[in-house]
Amino acid sequence: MENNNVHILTQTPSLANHYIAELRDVHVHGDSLRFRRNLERLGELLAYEISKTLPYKEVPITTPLAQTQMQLLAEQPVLATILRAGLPLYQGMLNYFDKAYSTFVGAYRVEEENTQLQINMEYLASVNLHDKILILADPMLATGRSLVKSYQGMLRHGKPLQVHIAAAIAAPEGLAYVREQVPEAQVWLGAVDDHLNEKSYIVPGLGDAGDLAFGPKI
Ligand SMILES: O=P(O)(O)OC[C@H]1O[C@H](OP(=O)(O)OP(=O)(O)O)[C@H](O)[C@@H]1O
Ligand SMILES: O=c1cc[nH]c(=O)[nH]1
Ligand SMILES: [Mg+2]
Repeated sequence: MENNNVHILTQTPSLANHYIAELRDVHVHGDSLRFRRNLERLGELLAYEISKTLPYKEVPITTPLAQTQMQLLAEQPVLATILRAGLPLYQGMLNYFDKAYSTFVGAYRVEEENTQLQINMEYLASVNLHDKILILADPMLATGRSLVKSYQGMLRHGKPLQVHIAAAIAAPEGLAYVREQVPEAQVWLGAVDDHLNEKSYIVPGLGDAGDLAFGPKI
């Protein structure tokens, strides 16, 4: 699952394949609860994989019978996500990193005829990111513009020590753009797909993650 700072869950078949298969499947798409829960489960799996690479320290623990030592996280990461499609993936990460602080960005793609895709970023609420371990989760890494713009906005709130970017599905074009713009990031993905279509949707992808999770945006 390792490749030059890019880690891909489906490179080794696992239960993650089942969650991603259901996320893609038009026959399951009517069930928005299941769609959100599958994104959440992927967030949990990605959080667990990331947790294996974080710094740990020895902490004394008292059981009813004795004292023992355990390796626990040296510090909590900060979890960040992009509204609105990012919420279920973020919730999965928060289920596992349950003491983490959070940063939220409101950003969305504006698709207009005959113009380049624009990203509107209208909201950013962040904790201090200086020297923190930042995990930025957004399910779809299509052109990568939303992630990069959001990350650049977050830098106003401090330069993190480590950056992890997590997505359910990426397009090769977006992955290349993120790696070029944020070379310091470790990238954690469910799957890498084939290409972007003329509307910058990931193919085969799953469609519009925000609409499938929360209803068609008007
Ligand atoms: O890599 P990009 O080309 O920037 O596309 C990815 C973005 O598209 C989706 O959000 P969208 O703009 O559809 O907003 P939504 O969450 O409100 O549906 C997704 O959650 C990403 O943030
Ligand atoms: O394929 C895509 C691309 C961007 N956003 C989505 O929800 N899906
Ligand atoms: Mg959307």
